[in-house]
Amino acid sequence: MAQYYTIMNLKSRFAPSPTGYLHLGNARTALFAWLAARGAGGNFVLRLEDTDQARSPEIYEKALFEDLQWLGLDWDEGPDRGGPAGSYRQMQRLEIYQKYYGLLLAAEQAYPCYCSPEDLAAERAVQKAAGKAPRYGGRCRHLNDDQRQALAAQGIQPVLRFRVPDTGMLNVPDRVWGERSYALAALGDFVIRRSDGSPAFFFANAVDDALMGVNLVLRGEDHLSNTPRQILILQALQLPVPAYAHLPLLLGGDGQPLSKRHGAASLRDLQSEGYLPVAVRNYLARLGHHYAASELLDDAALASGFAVENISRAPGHFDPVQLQHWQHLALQELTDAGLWGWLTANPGPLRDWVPQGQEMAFVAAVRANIQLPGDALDWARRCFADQAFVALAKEEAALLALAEAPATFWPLAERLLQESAGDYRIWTKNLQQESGRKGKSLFMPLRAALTGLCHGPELAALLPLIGMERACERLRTVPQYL
Ligand SMILES: Nc1ncnc2c1ncn2[C@@H]1O[C@H](COP(=O)(O)OP(=O)(O)OP(=O)(O)O)[C@@H](O)[C@H]1O
Ligand SMILES: [Zn+2]
Repeated sequence: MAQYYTIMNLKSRFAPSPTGYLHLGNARTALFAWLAARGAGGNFVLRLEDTDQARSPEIYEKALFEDLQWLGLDWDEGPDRGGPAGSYRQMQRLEIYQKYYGLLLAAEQAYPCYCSPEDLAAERAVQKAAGKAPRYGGRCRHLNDDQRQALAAQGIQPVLRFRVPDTGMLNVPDRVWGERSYALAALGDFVIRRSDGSPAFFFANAVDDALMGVNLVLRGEDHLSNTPRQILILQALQLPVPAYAHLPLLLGGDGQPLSKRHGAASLRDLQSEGYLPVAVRNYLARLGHHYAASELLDDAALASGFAVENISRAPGHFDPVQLQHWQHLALQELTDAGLWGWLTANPGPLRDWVPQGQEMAFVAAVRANIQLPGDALDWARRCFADQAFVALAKEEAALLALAEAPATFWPLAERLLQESAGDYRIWTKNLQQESGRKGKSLFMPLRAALTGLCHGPELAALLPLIGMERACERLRTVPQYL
């Protein structure tokens, strides 16, 4: 661990497969790697692990750039902007992998294996029956050249296996989980090149990290078990071994890890619902990572407060309530004009509902009651739709509040509103005097009649938006409803 602190130019990376839209688990991993780099004044690399061609259509690559940019992450090297260790797309690095396979073959640290899937299944069945953990037994380890040629002559395309030492232990440090020891004998010789010539995930991934100068690998816990194999590969190739930090996976409501394959809620979904990137960043940064500060932090503060030591080992769950908390704080930081811009960023009917010239008054009145643009739409309808009380969407509690006022209250409220010329203070003061009601029993029925709800923005701010005509119409039509 101490060794890590001596790393001068920290370089971290995010290395997704472009096989679907980024979900929150991916996004948090990317964010942590980015924060680690930015907090240390280091560099951040984006690399596309696109060797699963069937599952990597171009739309996902484009979406990945867009989603990371929306979240506010930037990268110093990547597929779209190049860099000293390019290409940053694995499919364009196949020749590089061939070179390293050649080195391992020449050093006899790798060998071709001609076993068929049936052979391997039979081997596993025997091991299982004997109560042993399945691993490759090394059948093709000692084939000589003649034997290999004979097998190749049968048209068998071999995989390439890494020769794992038979004895000894491998210590694998991890900055979240601490050091773990692995008995090498238990690993078995593993596949580093598939029979179609494509690289196994952990081979290309480890080689690329080394060649790209990545010295902190921050990734999901799903890769924890790959680490010993990757260290063995790097040591055999005399390539530098990075520091590793494995993040607990984010789980969905079903308790299963979020995964692109299973169509987990995507970053895109949050974007289209109207969450602000700064809220998502603050939420994700605290999901499994402790910050001393409880307020909304800007990127500089998020980065400087980030420390791998503060990553928790407990699995995280996506909690919409927490996200809304950060959304609320993020919205508070926007000016009224900024808020209006956010509300109308996506096409929608809000512009049609809010009359020209009243936009800022509307935003100022309702801003504390808005989490998502859809909430604003609801308030716009309540304020500006030309509808009688009967047509308002009402909550149960509002109906109860209305029923508490006597029938005589409504014509009185309407008359006094007209006499006050729409001045909220004068209106409610006079109404209090003449009706004998005060406090909650005065204001609740009014709020319920004017908005259909028992909660919401200051009535004083809403009244000018609702306007005299609509307000009178609603007060007048309440008794029809009761
Ligand atoms: N549920 C999760 N929680 C946290 N990190 C995750 C989760 N799933 C994947 N990751 C991390 O996201 C990064 C990108 O991984 P990858 O692109 O393979 O995502 P994936 O969701 O596992 O996709 P797929 O379903 O196609 O395997 C990796 O570092 C991986 O460990
Ligand atoms: Zn074999």
